[in-house]
Amino acid sequence: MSDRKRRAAGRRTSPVRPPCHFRDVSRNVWRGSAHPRDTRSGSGEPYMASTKERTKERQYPMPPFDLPEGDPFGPHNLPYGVFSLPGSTERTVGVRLGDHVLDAGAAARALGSPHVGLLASPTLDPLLAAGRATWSQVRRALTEWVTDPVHRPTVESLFHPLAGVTLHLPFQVADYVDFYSSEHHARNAGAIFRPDAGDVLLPNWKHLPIGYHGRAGTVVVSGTDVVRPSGQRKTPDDPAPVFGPSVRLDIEAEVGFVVGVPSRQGSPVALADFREHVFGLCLLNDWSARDLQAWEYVPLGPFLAKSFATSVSAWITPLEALEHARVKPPERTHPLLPYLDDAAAESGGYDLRISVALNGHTLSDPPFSSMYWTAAQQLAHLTVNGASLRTGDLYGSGTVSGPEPHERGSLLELTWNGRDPLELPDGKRTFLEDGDVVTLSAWAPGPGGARVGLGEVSGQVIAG
Ligand SMILES: O=C(O)/C=C/C(=O)CC(=O)CC(=O)O
Ligand SMILES: [Ca+2]
Ligand SMILES: [Mg+2]
Repeated sequence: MSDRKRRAAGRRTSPVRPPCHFRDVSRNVWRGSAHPRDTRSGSGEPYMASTKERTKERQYPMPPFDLPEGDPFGPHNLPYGVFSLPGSTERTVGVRLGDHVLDAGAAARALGSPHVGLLASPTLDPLLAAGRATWSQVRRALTEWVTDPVHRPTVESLFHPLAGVTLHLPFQVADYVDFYSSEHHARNAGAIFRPDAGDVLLPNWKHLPIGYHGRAGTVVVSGTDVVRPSGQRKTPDDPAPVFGPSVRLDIEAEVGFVVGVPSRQGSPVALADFREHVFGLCLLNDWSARDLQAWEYVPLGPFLAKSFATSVSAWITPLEALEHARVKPPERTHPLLPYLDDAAAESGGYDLRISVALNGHTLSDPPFSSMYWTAAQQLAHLTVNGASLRTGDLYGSGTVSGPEPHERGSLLELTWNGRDPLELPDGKRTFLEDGDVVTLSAWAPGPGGARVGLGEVSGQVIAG
């Protein structure tokens, strides 16, 4: 039944919900076995469920509608991904609710939604390109589909347990850029790589968000194995470079921002337009071979040390789900040029709490709120020369490290370049070993004290 017909039918039957069927917002569960506006008889007469349907209804409460209180993937979140079912190669857009995924395209079709073209798609690309107003409409529609009991009989069978589906890279990555925007990380990296320099922070650092262009084609979805890269390395004491597998393979805990709406070449994107272009964010692990990096990256920056794999989470959280997580960035210690000056403009700071785990042991909890340069400033800088944006552009925040030792987002910092090994239950550890599994996870403050789960990005290192 279409939205229009359903509304008309709903009006014919009962415009007022009797109190026995209500949404208990505090517990985020539906009460009552069927909604009064259930008009499946089509005649206006009371609807009589068949035995089969009654059996189905007796299964209430059942996931995913009846989520436990405070579920970080409740209807306040609704991140987007792309999934396929077992035995099928067909990919389609899904929306996460609890530990289930809603086939959003099938739901749109079943409910006669005008958004079916955006959601019945093998990638998020059409939705990303659709722009802010449509993003809001689709989110409002999805919220209604998963919270209004009148839709329950239609959409319930379109949920699949997450454990049974395959999650894919949800959008085609266009260009990929990585920044270097945590002051704590930059100071630590400076102290490690340039111990004899006067100021560990390079002179440009407080004036522009430093970045480098990465390799879009090697961005992989969470769960993809990461092959240990080989390359050249040379320590200052080595007489000549040697070639072989990296012996200092590392992680970088980051947040990735996903561009939806393109921009015209020659037209910079202002700070205030951040929200018009950026759809949402994901978690990102910028795998880094520190030994290859140290030898190759002067003076042009990282090249092969970071281009072999970049992992992203399967779920893209729309910025609209993160309204309660918006924060002001740290105090600016240097005057900023007008295009970066966020004193009065969009700041783009977010309070995201990240966790870094190695083989199940938590190593650190980097706080994203401590990032000096924000996503809005990064986008303004990325385009200030007139470089255009494309749908699917991805940019990494840079390694997230807080001021405390337990808030560092890389093994480089956590072990001080291998000098101070970590004591883990399975032994001492400096850099990554074959077989290691690294998992970044995160959450953000949401409405009414709820958390917004940002999912996880995980990858296992395998021998090259
Ligand atoms: O300061 C350096 O010499 C090196 C820094 C990094 O490797 C960090 C990097 O790639 C960018 C980031 O993720 O912050
Ligand atoms: Ca990085
Ligand atoms: Mg590229």
